Amino acid sequence: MTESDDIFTARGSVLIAGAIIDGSTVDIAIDETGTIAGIGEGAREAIDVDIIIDGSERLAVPGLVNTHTHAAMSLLRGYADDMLLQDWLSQKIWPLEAHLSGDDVYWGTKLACLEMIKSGTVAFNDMYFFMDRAAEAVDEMGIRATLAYGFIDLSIPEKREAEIKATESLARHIQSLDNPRIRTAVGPHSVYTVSLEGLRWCAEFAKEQGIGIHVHLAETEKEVVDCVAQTGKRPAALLDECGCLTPRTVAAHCCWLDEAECRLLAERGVSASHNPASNMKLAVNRAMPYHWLKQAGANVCLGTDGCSSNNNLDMFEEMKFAALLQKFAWNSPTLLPAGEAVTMATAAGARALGTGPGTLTVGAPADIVLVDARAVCNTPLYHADSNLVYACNGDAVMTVLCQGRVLMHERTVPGEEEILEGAAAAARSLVGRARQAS
Ligand SMILES: O=c1[nH]cnc2c1ncn2[C@@H]1O[C@H](CO)[C@@H](O)[C@H]1O
Ligand SMILES: [Zn+2]
Repeated sequence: MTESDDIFTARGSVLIAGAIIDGSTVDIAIDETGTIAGIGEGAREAIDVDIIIDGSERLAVPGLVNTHTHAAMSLLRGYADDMLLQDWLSQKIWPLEAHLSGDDVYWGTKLACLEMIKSGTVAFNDMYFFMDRAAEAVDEMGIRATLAYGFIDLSIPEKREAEIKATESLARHIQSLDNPRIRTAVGPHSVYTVSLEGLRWCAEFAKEQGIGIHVHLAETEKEVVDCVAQTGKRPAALLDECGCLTPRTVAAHCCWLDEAECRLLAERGVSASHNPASNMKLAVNRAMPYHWLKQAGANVCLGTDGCSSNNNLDMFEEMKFAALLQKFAWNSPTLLPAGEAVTMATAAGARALGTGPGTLTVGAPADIVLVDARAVCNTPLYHADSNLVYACNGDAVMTVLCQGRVLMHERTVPGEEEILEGAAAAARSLVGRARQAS
């Protein structure tokens, strides 16, 4: 057994020796339950050390939280680019997704988890199909996820019944797994794909089950204009009327919110997930009004969206896109400084998903990322937040722990080769099946 195998399979308490936090070199102690038991002075004494990880020349940061993904769309990376959102979905993505299988979702989610771990993400909020197979992948990979079945009824009653059954069955399945890292949420896709009855059912079910809601909101101007024309209400007001805006709701995009909607989201305790790369790529033509959301006191977190509108799951890049897009779009170089971008990707994301404080503090789950302080992107290192947001990408991540378990060490993730092969084969087979059918 090599040393790295030891680290991946060993169970027990962990000491990260001599990592850098806020410019100081400290030890981090993690107990057998995967909780941070001590940081700095006296940390070593807080546990009987089973496993030691050398943290020297490593910046310790909280694990990143990706609050809006369609993980298995990793199989569609580069399949259709440079298109208008509506055309992209209706002409390319949905026709291909019609041929998706559970195996595709399993391999696509494995690939996505691999990519997330390699770029320092420990938890994600996913909306897609065949989510029991996504859960299998997440379970094997050791990270956290909130999994929602993408509820799309297109106002067809029979379809609604099928979506209700799928949502209920996923909730039962996730419960039966009894894995504290994996949770479920209800996933009404958007106001333009789900009927009012569907939205109301989603809200009721979420309330009854005590689970979250994951929805796309105000992504395009067309969504807002159509919604007002059809219902007399803007999308956020419509979701609110149906009961979908709750403290456990994550609303993705939020580009075309007006000021009153920003206040509404804040009042309801909704988390707004900023997805800057996807928004720029699909040219939705307006950046999330971060300043209004912030002023209103809303929880603003960060997400990559799916791999075919990004085209990766690197939350370091996403932090930079967020900080740059906000400055550019709202003509303010002081908007969304580096420290806030890091908070969006960590504490705000953890709050959105309820996975802990998202900080490196005693009592928090040991979701810890060690970044190479000697990498080119960290030289020189005046302010860690600045380097992390503006200079680094996920390649600088060396070691990742989730709930105290080592998922990557010195850039090795167990099983990487098999995942790459399995995912590539699944992508080939999916596209092949779609071609044959057309
Ligand atoms: O940016 C987006 N806007 C709207 N829908 C999207 C976006 N990205 C992916 N999907 C679609 O949402 C469904 C997941 O349940 C999938 O059909 C996926 O292709
Ligand atoms: Zn999306």
